[in-house]
Amino acid sequence: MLNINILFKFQSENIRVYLRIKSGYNFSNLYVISNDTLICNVPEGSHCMRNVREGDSLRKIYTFSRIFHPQTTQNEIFNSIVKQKILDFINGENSTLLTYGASGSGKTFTVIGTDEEPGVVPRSLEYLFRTLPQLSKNPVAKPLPAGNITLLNDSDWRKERQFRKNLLNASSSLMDKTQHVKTYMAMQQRLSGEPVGLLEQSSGVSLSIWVSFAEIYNEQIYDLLQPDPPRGKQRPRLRLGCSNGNTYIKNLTNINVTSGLEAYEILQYGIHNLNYASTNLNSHSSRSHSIFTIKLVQVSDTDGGIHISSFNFCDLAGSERTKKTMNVGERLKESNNINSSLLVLGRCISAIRNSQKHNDHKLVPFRESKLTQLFQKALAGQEDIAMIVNISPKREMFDETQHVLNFSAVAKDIAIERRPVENLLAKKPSRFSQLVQSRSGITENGYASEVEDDIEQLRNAVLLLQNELEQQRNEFEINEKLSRDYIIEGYEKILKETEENADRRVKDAEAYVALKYETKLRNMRLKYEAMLEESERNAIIQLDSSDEEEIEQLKEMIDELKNKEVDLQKALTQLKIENETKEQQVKELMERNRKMNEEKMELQRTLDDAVRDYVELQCHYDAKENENLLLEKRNLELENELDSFKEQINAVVEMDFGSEDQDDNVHEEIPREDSTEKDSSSQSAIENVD
Ligand SMILES: Nc1ncnc2c1ncn2[C@@H]1O[C@H](COP(=O)(O)OP(=O)(O)OP(=O)(O)O)[C@@H](O)[C@H]1O
Repeated sequence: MLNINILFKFQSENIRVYLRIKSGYNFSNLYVISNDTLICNVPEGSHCMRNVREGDSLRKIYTFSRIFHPQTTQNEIFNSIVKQKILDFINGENSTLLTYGASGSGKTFTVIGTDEEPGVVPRSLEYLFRTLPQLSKNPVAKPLPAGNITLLNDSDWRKERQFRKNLLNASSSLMDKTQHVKTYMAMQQRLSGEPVGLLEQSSGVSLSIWVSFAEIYNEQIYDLLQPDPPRGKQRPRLRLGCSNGNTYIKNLTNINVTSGLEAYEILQYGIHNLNYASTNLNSHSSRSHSIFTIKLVQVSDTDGGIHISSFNFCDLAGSERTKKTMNVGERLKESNNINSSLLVLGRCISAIRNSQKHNDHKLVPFRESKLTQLFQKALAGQEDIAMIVNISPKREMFDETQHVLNFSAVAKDIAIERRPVENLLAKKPSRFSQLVQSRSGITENGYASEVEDDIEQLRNAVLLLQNELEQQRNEFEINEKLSRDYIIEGYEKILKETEENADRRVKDAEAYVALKYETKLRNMRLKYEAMLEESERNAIIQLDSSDEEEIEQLKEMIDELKNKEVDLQKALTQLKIENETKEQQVKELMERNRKMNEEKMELQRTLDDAVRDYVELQCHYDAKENENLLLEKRNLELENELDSFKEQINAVVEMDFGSEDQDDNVHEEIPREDSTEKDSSSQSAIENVD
């Protein structure tokens, strides 16, 4: 019976979610760790306290697969979380390890580590190469991103080797390689004393290890193992492909590695590329997701059977909410992209959890972000997946940390189905496969009564409801804030543009009219001056000649000039009319501007209404939370009842069977009864003793 339980546990279990608390802070007044439970004493002024009555206190409780306190070493993390997964990986299983948390909480420290304290990836590489038997010098097959392979002939693997050599040479010229070599060797030295699951040489199977390193930034995918493009050129973007239900990154570089050190140098080359891009593009390393993948290809020499297993280490972007990181323009877009990809991750996890809980098949929005598309299979529970949640226990990070903890609480509920894998190495009964199998069966709980189970289930239900509520509230808040900001930003932009346009057009019209009048007036002045000169000259001639005919001509000329003056006056009036029209246009523009301002105010009022609705919704949530509190209270009462019931039973048992052998009593099962029966039976037992 016990064996069946263990088997069930092995085949269907929940996502393992681990909590790692960053070192260097005294946090005892905020957080209390009790085994796998984290109790958060919500401080005054925290976001979570906004609906709590003044004077009341609030505690939040989260359970994890395991909690790692701040003093936990990198080695302990590797041994507790990753070591067994590497053995499963060799045994043919696919695995994904995600790190989730706010910026600076220790995600990269956990995954990559530092020179002095290497993280899980370097440790996994070393452990993997120390466990595997001799690898093929010339790999016979290369894994393709789509999940299939291509067979390599002599010239192909020479090319592969040359590519690796070029990359390692490039890495030496770019960074301090000696430091990395020293770091790795020091780690090797430290690990040399530790036992490893050395696999026996398995004749007839060729093994090869391949690594790839990708980055998802702003919903674009980049290859970190490709050399940097020349200055001024953009990094090439990769696309996603889909084959047999597997989503993969098209054209992602896979490099064959023959030792842990080689793989580590390639990892550092990728990190260098990541940091290089970061300094050139406004430091985005903490705002991008990076995925380092190790692939093991096994090819049977006898029947040509092939098996590929892969292990993804994914260092997710910092989980800050838009409120804190929000900026304008490109930064807002970037921040929204990151938030939306983590938001989609949260929504997928939530949808999968609900779908598993209610056994329906609701659509999970995997396709809404690249990250969730890539890890669709693992998130849907078809492959092994685990998550390390990193938190910094600083007081000022408390609200951010609650957000992270709520996310992890939902993730922990997802069940994963581990299907048996076909593995060429495991086909041969080796000492190793026995070792792997024996390690996989490690568990388990002792005996628990049905009443205790019920209470535990109720307690879990309350916790789940609380987490769900918090998650929904956070999502609602983020969405509301995003859409509100988006609309306001859009309207402000339109208004600003309209104002600028109106200003520009008024200035243009003024300049145009001024120029036109000036030119006309100057021309008129010049004409009159010329005419005056002409008439003066003619008058002199008239005096000289006293010719009547000429006097007549002069008179005609003067009349003509007078007519011209009348024409010019008319042109001037026309210009004034034109000017008035322009002024009218300017007035209309101003009027439109005023109306748009009114519209903006109207929109503001609508938004305020929406906020009011939101507050009402909030009250509704509060009511739900009160219900939860009542449930909790009821739990407590139940627990108290149970305790007193147990005490009574114990008293009766002690009195009744005190003289009998103790071991027999331990195994005796207590039948489940309703509380009134319990009371009366215990009462009658007491009476009997009396
Ligand atoms: N457990 C720890 N012990 C010692 N130092 C730590 C620990 N966790 C993190 N640090 C240090 O804190 C700093 C920030 O950590 P890290 O870069 O890993 O954060 P992060 O979560 O990856 O941030 P980002 O999302 O911005 O990349 C680093 O200098 C790291 O060495």
